[in-house]
Amino acid sequence: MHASCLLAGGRFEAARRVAGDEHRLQGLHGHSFRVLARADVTHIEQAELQAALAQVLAPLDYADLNQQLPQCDDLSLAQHIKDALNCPSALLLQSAPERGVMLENGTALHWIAASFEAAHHLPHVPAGHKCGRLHGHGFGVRIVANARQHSQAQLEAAWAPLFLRLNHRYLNDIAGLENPTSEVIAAWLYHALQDAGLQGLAWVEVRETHTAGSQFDGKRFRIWKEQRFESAVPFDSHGNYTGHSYLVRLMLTGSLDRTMGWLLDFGDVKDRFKPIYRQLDHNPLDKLAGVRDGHSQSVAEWVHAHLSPLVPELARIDLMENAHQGVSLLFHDDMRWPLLQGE
Ligand SMILES: Nc1nc2c(c(=O)[nH]1)N=C([C@H](O)[C@H](O)COP(=O)(O)OP(=O)(O)OP(=O)(O)O)CN2
Repeated sequence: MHASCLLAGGRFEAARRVAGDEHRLQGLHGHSFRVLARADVTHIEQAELQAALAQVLAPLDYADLNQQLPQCDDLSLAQHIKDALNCPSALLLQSAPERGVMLENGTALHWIAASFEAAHHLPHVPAGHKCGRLHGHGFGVRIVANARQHSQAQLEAAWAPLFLRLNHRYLNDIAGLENPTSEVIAAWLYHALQDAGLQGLAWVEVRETHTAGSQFDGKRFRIWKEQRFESAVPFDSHGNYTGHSYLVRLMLTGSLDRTMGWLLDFGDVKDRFKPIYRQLDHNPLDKLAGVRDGHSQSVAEWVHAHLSPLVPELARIDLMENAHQGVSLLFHDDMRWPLLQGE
C-alpha cells in the first residue's frame, strides 16, 4: 500500500510591507514567490489542481498584497493559498531563495536555506572510490523549525555561527565531522542548532551536490538522489506525442551504516537505478510494460516495482514532468513531511 499525491507549482510576483520585528521587511519591497502544493490523488486530478492553483495565485500576481489580504507575512499568505485551494495535504511557499514556510496537517514550519563551501574526504570508502580523495562541495543547507516557536530571523541567527565554523574549512578536522558524509553533517548541524536553543527544530537538510542530499529530524535519516531523463508521452488520442524533461527523485529512509556513516552510497542508488533509467531515457513511456498512457503516476509505480527489490530502503518517489507538475508516491508515512522543491 502506498499514498499517491499530485504536486502542482506556481509563481507570482508581488509587493508587500510586513509588520513585525524584521526591520527590512517593514518597508515596501517585492518578491518572486514560488508555491508547491501536494494533494491526494483521491481528492483531485492534476489539471484541476493546476487550474485551481493558477486561479488562487492570479489575483496575487503583480499585486500589492497589503491591498489584497489583512496580513501578508509568509505564514498568512501560505494559509490563504492553502485555504483557497481547499484540498492540499501540504503547501510550501518560498518568498525568497533563502526563506519560506511549509504547512501540513495543521502544523506550520518556517525554513531558511543557506550554503557553505568546504573541502572533505570520506575516510572509510573502499580504495578507488572518488569520495576517498580530497574534494569539496558548495553544500546547501535547509533548516526547518516549528513556526510557533521560531521566526525565520531566529533560524538565520542560529545558523550564522555555524556558517563561520564550516565555511572554507576542511570538514574532517572539525570535532564530530571526522567522517563528513552529508548524513553525518545533517546530524551534526541538528544537534548544534538544538544546543544553540532551537528547541522547535523539525529537521535539517544537507544538499551535497545538485542531485543528492540528506535529512535528519532527530530520529530518522532520509536521503535522496535525483536523476533527469528525456522521454516522449502520448499527447492526445490520435497517436500524437509530446515530450518532457523529467526529474525523478528517489528518497530512501533507514538507519546509518555505522562505519560508512551513510544510509546507502548515493553512487549505489544511481548504479542500481541505471538499468531502469536506460528504459526511461530517450524512450516513449507508454511502451513500458504496464504503464498506462505514459501517465506519471503509472511511470512512478513502474519505477517502484522495478527498483524496490534492488533498493529496499526506497520510501518515496517524486516524478516531475516540469518544475510545476508531478506526482509523489509515498511508501512510508514518515515521507509525507519533506516537500522538496527542485532548484
Ligand atoms: N549516502 C551518501 N552517499 C555518498 C555521500 C554521502 O555523503 N552520503 N557522499 C559522496 C561523495 O562525497 C560525492 O561527492 C557525492 O556523491 P554522488 O552523488 O555520487 O556525486 P556525483 O557527482 O557522481 O553525482 P551525479 O550528479 O550523479 O553525477 C558519495 N556518496
